[in-house]
Amino acid sequence: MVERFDAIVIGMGPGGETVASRLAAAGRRVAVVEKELIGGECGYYACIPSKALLRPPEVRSEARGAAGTAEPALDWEGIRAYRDTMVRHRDDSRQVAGYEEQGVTVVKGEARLTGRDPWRVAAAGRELTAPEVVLATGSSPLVPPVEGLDSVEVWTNREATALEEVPSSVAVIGGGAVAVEMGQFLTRMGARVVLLERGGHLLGREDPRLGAAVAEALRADGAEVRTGTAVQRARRSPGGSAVLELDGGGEVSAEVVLAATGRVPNTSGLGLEELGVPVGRRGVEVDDRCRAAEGLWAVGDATGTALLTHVAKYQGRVVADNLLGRERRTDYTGVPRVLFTDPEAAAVGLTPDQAREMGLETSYAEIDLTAELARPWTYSTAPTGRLGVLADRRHRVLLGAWALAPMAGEWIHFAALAVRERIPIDRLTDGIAQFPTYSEGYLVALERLEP
Ligand SMILES: Cc1cc2nc3c(=O)[nH]c(=O)nc-3n(C[C@H](O)[C@H](O)[C@H](O)COP(=O)(O)OP(=O)(O)OC[C@H]3O[C@@H](n4cnc5c(N)ncnc54)[C@H](O)[C@@H]3O)c2cc1C
Ligand SMILES: NC(=O)c1ccc[n+]([C@@H]2O[C@H](COP(=O)([O-])OP(=O)(O)OC[C@H]3O[C@@H](n4cnc5c(N)ncnc54)[C@H](O)[C@@H]3O)[C@@H](O)[C@H]2O)c1
Repeated sequence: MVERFDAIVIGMGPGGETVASRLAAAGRRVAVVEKELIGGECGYYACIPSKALLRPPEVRSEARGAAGTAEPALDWEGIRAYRDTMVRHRDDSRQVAGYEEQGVTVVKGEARLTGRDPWRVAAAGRELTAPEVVLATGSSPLVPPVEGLDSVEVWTNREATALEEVPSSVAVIGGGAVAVEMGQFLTRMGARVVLLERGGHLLGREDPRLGAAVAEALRADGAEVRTGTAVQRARRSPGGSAVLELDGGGEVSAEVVLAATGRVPNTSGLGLEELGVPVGRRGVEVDDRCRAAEGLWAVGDATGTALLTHVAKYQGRVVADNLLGRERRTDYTGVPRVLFTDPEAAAVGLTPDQAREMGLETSYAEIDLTAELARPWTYSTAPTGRLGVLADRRHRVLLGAWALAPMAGEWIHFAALAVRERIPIDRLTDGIAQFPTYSEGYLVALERLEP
């Protein structure tokens, strides 16, 4: 029997959930198909557990800088138990029940497209059909093709965020978001950590100055950071630990290797190619309404746009609006990017190199927040913090900004709004920031820009 719906959502991470809940609230007949857990990678093996794990060591470090406070002790069992609570002990039965109460049909199984006009989906022995299908299948970790890596213990984000014990030593391959966040967590929990990034600096897509500042923060915690370092081969030592042979000589040995080298979109096995749906290297190819084909939509990591939960949710809102008759197009200007390290690393908009490639004439200013503001000193006895701003010199608008400072993930939103809305710099410098806050730094930095 073929079951008919208005829409079928495949994959129930943050992207799929956003679409499904909006369509259900608008009274559409919706079926969702999820092969693992409702909440997706983000809820169980990515954003949520990593942020829950990073917070206790951050509190300890903040207490060290707060005059007259005792240093809190870290209790691994307590931290691990809270992480498990935050990932709902990997039990999504309440989420399933919640959607069913809203009238959504929840199918647990791996979905495959079996026909089009209208779309047909097979999952868990059932056959579903709908005029609209939304692909929200996310991404999977990419383990680099290093010879011998299969002979040693390799973790991806899954094992790293679900860890039961902290290993004595970890060699992290990569120097991007996962490497930096999990590298800091593991270091602060007592592991000997080395980050091996093949590019010239950490956080390759960001301003190299932010990458350098993050490397300095990690080194201050005790991690070893090596850039321009590629792993050539891996082998298992007689004692069982992993030995990584590096390009240009040298070796690193560790109990565990963490592969933090990017992601691949979950598009294979969906039957897309067979049905003539274009899939690129980055993922499902979509237009500016997130449409991949007539009646077929895609959101989140599966599109390879920017692998961030807030982008998946934004695309989900765009698709839901289009499906509900409100035409809406995506605009990715000013998407904030935040690493929940201590201090937080936040960025938005263009880097100077990207602006130069676009032929823009720019002006850049950078300030040491501790030299300019009161807030870092009321916050900590040993404060740190930098803010960089990049402006379009001709149009006098902000193009980008980065910061490494406490709570930068919150106050980067000032710059995110300015970049997205092209607010003139003269309007921004006429603003009144609360004293004493980190946000005051924008006034100082923007006034330093060359006219
Ligand atoms: C360690 C780590 C930390 C991160 N931290 C952050 C953060 O702090 N902030 C942030 O913005 N981003 C963060 N990210 C990125 C974020 O996790 C992703 O961008 C986000 O999960 C993408 O959401 P999504 O809905 O596209 O896919 P996912 O969350 O990956 O969900 C996709 C779902 O589809 C299901 N699925 C796949 N194929 C099928 C199929 N054929 N049939 C049925 N179901 C299927 C999967 O089981 C999964 O549940 C982090 C990533 C990692 C690895
Ligand atoms: N706080 C957050 O928002 C957050 C946190 C974690 C992850 N994420 C998202 O998850 C995605 C995946 O994160 P990620 O860290 O796996 O990928 P990434 O793309 O951020 O970084 C991968 C890094 O690995 C390096 N690399 C690749 N192959 C290598 C090799 N063989 N040897 C050495 N270095 C190598 C790359 O140069 C790059 O710097 C990111 O794109 C990010 O958007 C977001």
